[in-house]
Amino acid sequence: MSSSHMDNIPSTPGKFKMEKSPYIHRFRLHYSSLAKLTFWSFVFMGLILVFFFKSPSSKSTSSSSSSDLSRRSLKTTSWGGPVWEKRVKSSARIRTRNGFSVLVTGAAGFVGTHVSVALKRRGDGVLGLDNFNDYYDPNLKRSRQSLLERSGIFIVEGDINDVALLNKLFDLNPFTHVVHLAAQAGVRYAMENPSSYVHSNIAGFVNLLETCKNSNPQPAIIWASSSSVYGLNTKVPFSEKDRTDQPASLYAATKKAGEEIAHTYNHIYGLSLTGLRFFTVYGPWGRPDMAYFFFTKDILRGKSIPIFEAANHGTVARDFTYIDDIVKGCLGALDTAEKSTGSGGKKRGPAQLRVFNLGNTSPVPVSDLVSILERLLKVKAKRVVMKLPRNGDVQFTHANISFARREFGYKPTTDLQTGLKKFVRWYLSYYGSGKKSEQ
Ligand SMILES: O=C(O)[C@H]1O[C@H](OP(=O)(O)OP(=O)(O)OC[C@H]2O[C@@H](n3ccc(=O)[nH]c3=O)[C@H](O)[C@@H]2O)[C@H](O)[C@@H](O)[C@@H]1O
Repeated sequence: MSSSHMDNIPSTPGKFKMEKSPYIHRFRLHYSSLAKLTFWSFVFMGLILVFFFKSPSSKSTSSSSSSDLSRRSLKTTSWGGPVWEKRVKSSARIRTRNGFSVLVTGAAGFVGTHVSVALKRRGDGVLGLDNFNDYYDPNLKRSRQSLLERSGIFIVEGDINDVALLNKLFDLNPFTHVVHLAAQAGVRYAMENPSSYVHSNIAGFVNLLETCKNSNPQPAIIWASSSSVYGLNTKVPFSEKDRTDQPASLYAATKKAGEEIAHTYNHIYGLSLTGLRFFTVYGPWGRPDMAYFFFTKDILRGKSIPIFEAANHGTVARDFTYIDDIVKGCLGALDTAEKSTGSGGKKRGPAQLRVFNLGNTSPVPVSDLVSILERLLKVKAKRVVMKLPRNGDVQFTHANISFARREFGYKPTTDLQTGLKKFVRWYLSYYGSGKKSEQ
């Protein structure tokens, strides 16, 4: 195994950091007999390892390099077999007349869980797909999985880069829609593990689109873009017509790339594609890497919390959007999505291509978010005001939602105070008041 081969692997999902083979350096040791003995021992061990990974009993994912990566990084469990296939089909089966059969990627994620439950509740068939990576506490993802299982939703464990797995899922079930929410999220983490963003948000998205364009029928795809594509724009509120060519983070750049990639697949293959620019989504079962979530945890533990402010004491604000409003937006987008026009890789006519803002239309300063949390938790926060770091954050976001309102009646109804109250209630029931540890 050469180092260039390792370098060729596209990316690293989650917190996984690819380690260079320990053998590489040892090859360069002096040619003493001891070194030669060591060399041949490693060759032998290497052969055993190769045999192990190629053997059918260790089959978990496809043989592509990116899925090898997933196997190493995520210990993906095996898929396939009659029982597994039965679960896949049963979960995806439509239960009402005119219902949909929907593949939800990132189903164990925050938005994915809520959207999956909502679809299932109204009678759509829902199959989840998630790689359960450890970007944040996988136990929380497992709890969400249990929640979905109780609603009769099966989550296939696997990565969107696993071509064989995706093909298998589409062979087993003719999905009418894909809600694609699997992604490497978080704006600041992109500086720590940039390749995970390329792996999930670009390579993974392309893989998914390849499978969708080849399938017959082609599904309509609704997928998560981000408010971060507006980057350093200063004109507010942000409209879909505004420029999106000055991203402030690699995360934003990969989401913007996704929008361009969507254009290409729509243009060449007739895939119906709808991108949703989510604005700082929060609520019960949320993501522990987000500020409102870890602020809550740290306030309860008496730890200080860093509150960012812009130059000259400028306010940093977000158009925080409650999860139930986002779910309504996702379903509205799904219900108004037109069918893809191609089949089996061939375009038959022009197809729908859309991008919508899904925000709350009322930005709140981060310091006000903290005041609301203090009142709800009845604990005073230890605030440490810090300069907005230059690691991907933008100063403010503010959505113009008139396009989504016009197209499918999107109308957010939950203000930050009300939404955080529901979050805090969930947080306390899930974690207790700070004693039960969470990662
Ligand atoms: O709208 C979006 O598209 C994005 O929303 C969030 O990104 P962000 O708005 O940065 O959310 P948080 O990381 O929770 O930060 C919220 C606010 O708190 C501030 N903050 C964050 C962290 C911190 O230690 N202190 C602090 O004041 C940030 O500057 C920001 O204004 C999500 O994390 C992204 O995945 C998502 O794509």
